[in-house]
Amino acid sequence: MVVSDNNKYVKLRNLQQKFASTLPERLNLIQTAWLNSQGTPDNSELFTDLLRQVHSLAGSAGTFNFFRLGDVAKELELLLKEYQHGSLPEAVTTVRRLLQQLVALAEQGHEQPKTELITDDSAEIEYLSNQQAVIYVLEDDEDIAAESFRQLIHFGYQVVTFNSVSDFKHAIYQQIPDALLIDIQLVEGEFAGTEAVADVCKTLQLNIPSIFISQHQSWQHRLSAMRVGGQGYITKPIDFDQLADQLEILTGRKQGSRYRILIVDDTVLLAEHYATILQCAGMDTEIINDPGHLLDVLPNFRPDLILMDLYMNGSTGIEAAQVIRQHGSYTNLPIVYLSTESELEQQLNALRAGGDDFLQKPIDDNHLVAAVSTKAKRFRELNSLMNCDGLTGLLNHISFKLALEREIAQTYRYHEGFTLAMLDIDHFKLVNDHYGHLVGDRVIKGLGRLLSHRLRKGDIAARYGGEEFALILPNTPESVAKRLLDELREVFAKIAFAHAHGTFHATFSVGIASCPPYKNVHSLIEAADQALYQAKRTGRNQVHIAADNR
Ligand SMILES: Nc1nc2c(ncn2[C@@H]2O[C@H](COP(=O)(O)OP(=O)(O)OP(=O)(O)O)[C@@H](O)[C@H]2O)c(=O)[nH]1
Repeated sequence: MVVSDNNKYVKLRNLQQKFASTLPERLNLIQTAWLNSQGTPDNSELFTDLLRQVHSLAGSAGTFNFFRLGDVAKELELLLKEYQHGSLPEAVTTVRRLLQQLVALAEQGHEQPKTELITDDSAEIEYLSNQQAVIYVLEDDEDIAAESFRQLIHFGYQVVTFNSVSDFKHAIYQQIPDALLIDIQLVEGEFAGTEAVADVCKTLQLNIPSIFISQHQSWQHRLSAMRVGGQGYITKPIDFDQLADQLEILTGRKQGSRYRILIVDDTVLLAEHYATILQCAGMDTEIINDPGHLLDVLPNFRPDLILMDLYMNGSTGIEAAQVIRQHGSYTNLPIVYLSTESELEQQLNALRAGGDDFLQKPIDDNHLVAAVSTKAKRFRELNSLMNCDGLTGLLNHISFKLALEREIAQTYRYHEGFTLAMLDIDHFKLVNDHYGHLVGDRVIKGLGRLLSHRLRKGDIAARYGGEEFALILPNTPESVAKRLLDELREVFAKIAFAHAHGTFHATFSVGIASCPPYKNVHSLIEAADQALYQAKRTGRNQVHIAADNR
């Protein structure tokens, strides 16, 4: 969930206080380094260390609202660099003056922030929650209300039904749901549903995403729904598949939609500050203070973007970017440098080495959020075009095979097993033959939606081929996987798919095999396929375990 405003300000204030409390010692170290290195600026390790400390101060002070202190540190850094390349007559006096200024500014404390961080809605960033979306249903027909409840919980929504306008209003003033499903005509009146929504939106001064249901096709009814901000209009009998599609758009739910940002910065407080800002805008973050850990973290965290400091202990951001780019799987991953480096030539060098953008420290929080989210969004979109199946949005065949290969390699490296499940819709040819290909496609899409909503965050789901799906379930023994798939199978069998003359239900069969003992993609898929064949042969709509074949 998005970090709440209160939480965010407490976190940012704590980081600012921590930074302020470290200032006296940092300035002390800088003073000492300056005194010790004076006289040997050209070859002294101490001088390099002094420069690094001043550079780090210049880069972090502004972020914690010590703007003037940051400017003076930057001035000092530039002067020291010039001094390093040739003694300047008044340099010593100027350095001394700047050091005194730094101490005085540190004592004065932080300044007022230049801009307020825009969070949540106003930032217009897609920050999507993995939590269950809450749907309020206002419907006085008991059967339709019960069926709506049953169908929507299959897709992982939390559903609350009301059969009277007064109960509905009472509840909405207690807790605002993520979306509404409202029958226009109720016992209270022909337009009681739209009037109820109009009332609550006026009182609460906000628009709640709404879909209206009606038995009327009339212009008047559609208009009444549109006028109270209804984004969907569905006529009875309800096509729940169509409804699920619309709710998905309205509640902005898609699997794993929060952007994942990896922050690489050896200044711990700064990294935490950026993480807090990005979390407030609805992104997930992971911090690495030592670039040496990059290759361990990348495969598990699978970031949508790396925010990389340029000058770090151990290796520079440029070197780290080059190492990342050596790996075929990360050639497109956006790398954005964040540094105090203001020289254009240095910035261009960093970009030539495989970076995608250069942001200068200290950076305005809103600017950071906008730069990071637009790049992460573009990466996701391109990735999805290349790696995902167009109908279901799940991984496509090729990407799944690559993911499976990676998973097997990890299993034998870290000794953590996983289970592979192959799913195939039963008698799918008959579905196409009886109801047509378009309805068949909706069944495929429905199963895809169920899988993406019901699986855990670390699970991987793919459309393996036509009506066949594949799942990778990490750290899941066969017996647990079987139980999970039996549950999914039962839920899927209850979903009502609409055709021209009514509704029908579909089922699927599953074959599962675990790694270990299988050692490669071919033998593992072969084992799961054989188990699937057994499940089909012995009656369909069931789960079969490969080990039982042996
Ligand atoms: N609508 C639709 N149909 C597809 C798609 N991909 C494959 N199919 C059809 O799915 C059907 C699969 O049929 P089979 O593999 O013979 O399965 P079945 O014999 O009906 O059922 P089982 O024996 O239970 O697996 C074929 O008729 C394919 O044309 C697709 O993307 N959309």
